[in-house]
Amino acid sequence: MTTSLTELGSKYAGLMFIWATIQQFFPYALCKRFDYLWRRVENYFYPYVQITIDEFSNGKRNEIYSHINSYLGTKSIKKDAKLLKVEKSKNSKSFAVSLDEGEEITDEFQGAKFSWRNYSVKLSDDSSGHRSSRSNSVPMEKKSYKLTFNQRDREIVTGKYLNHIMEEGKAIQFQNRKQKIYSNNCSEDWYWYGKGMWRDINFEHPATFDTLAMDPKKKAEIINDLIAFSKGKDYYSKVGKAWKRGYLLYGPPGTGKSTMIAAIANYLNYDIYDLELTSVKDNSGLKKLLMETTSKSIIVIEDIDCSIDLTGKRKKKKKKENETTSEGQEEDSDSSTEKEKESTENKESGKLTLSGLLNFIDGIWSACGQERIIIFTTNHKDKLDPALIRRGRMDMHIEMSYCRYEAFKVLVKNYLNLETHTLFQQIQGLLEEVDMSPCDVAEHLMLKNASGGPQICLDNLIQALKEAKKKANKDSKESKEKAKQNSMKIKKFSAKFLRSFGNVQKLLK
Ligand SMILES: Nc1ncnc2c1ncn2[C@@H]1O[C@H](COP(=O)(O)OP(=O)(O)OP(=O)(O)O)[C@@H](O)[C@H]1O
Ligand SMILES: [Mg+2]
Repeated sequence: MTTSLTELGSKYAGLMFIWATIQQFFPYALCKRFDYLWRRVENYFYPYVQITIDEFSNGKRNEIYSHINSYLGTKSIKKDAKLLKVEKSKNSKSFAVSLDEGEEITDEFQGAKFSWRNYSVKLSDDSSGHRSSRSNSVPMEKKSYKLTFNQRDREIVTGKYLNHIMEEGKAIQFQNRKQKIYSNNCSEDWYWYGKGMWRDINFEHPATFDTLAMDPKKKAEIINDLIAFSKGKDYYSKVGKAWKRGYLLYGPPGTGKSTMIAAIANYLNYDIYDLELTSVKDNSGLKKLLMETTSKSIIVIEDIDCSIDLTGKRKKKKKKENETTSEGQEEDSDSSTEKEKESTENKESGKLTLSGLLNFIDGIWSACGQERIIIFTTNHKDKLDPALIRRGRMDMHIEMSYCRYEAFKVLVKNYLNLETHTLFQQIQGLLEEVDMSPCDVAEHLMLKNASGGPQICLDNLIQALKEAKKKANKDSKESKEKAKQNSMKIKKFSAKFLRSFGNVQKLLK
């Protein structure tokens, strides 16, 4: 049915051309009448409509063409199309299959049937509206898709079907693309050469949730949260919230905060924007950076407590506010000068302020581009301004802690492919008593030379844990001793003070 449909269409176009030529020899009224009758006969015998989608439109690449290409490519594998093409571009991680020239496939959507055919017309150099980037020896061609469908399905096509193809095609292209990691920490010339504010390279970190060592319950909770977020488009629009989510990862060094970010990016297939706050000049620079990020991405600010002095400014401001209230109305007259001072202070001290960052996270502008995750990492959660990490900004606070037995089991499976061993019980006991980061545990589990086996690695780890335990005991003894000495000193000092106070009282009497 399908082949005949498109071929019939071409024959019909030829017939119409002949009719248009003949028409010139007949009176106008007669032609019009005949036209009307002809349309009715035509609709009865050939009720089909054809839409052509060219690869280029007005000299520009036609966005929908590439989406159709991806959509039909995946359809063609499942269906019985025989003439296929395979391409691989620099930015895609897998091969892209598409229909070869002249091949036709059918598709169904909401009960309507569609037929797609791929066309390609060779063009001479001068007849082409656009120049191909290929070499001169390769002839340029005009590629297009022809969609044929029954005219009763017109509304489905324009209302839903083409949108459906756009969405599906986009999703396929997104899955096939290579992940990127972007950095704003680039030289001035980079920006001036018109390359935007972000510089990117391919992101190829191997971390996954399977290789991440942490409490399995916590891990499952995070994965469920990510799934709910990535599927939450309708939910977010229903509750009137911008489609974004913030995670605060905190914990001592080497506990897997950066590894967790890589695992999240790999799990969701998102790009990463690694935002270096120290390279941002002011609040408007921050806004510009935000505007240049894409959807389905993670914006990361590592070591937020060290990036810039965001906490200090807020505290200063609070202090000033307190002073203002205590000193009463007198201060009102001075408040404008205080504000002026503050704004000049901000100007002088880098101009990136806490309120700028708060707006970046969930101001009105933060809703530009959808499906975005913001992650902060820190070693010192308590140093952060509460406003920065309140729920809604950082929705989930995830503690990355020292390595305990559950996390150890993941590491030992990754590094030594071991699930059980006689030494595990001893290690479990030590890990409950000693604080060692997963990074340090992993280092001991690495096979450093060919002759060393798992046994040696586990022995080394036990040795290291025992030493750490000894050191921790010694440290706690020392600190207890220090505390004892300090309290003795305080006691002595207060006794001395009381004695001299007593003497002064006696003298006064
Ligand atoms: N929870 C973990 N699971 C698996 N590997 C881990 C984990 N924690 C640390 N590692 C290993 O230790 C190395 C350092 O970890 P990572 O950089 O993620 O720590 P971090 O918490 O970001 O440290 P910092 O606070 O210093 O930035 C990683 O390369 C990884 O191999
Ligand atoms: Mg880190």
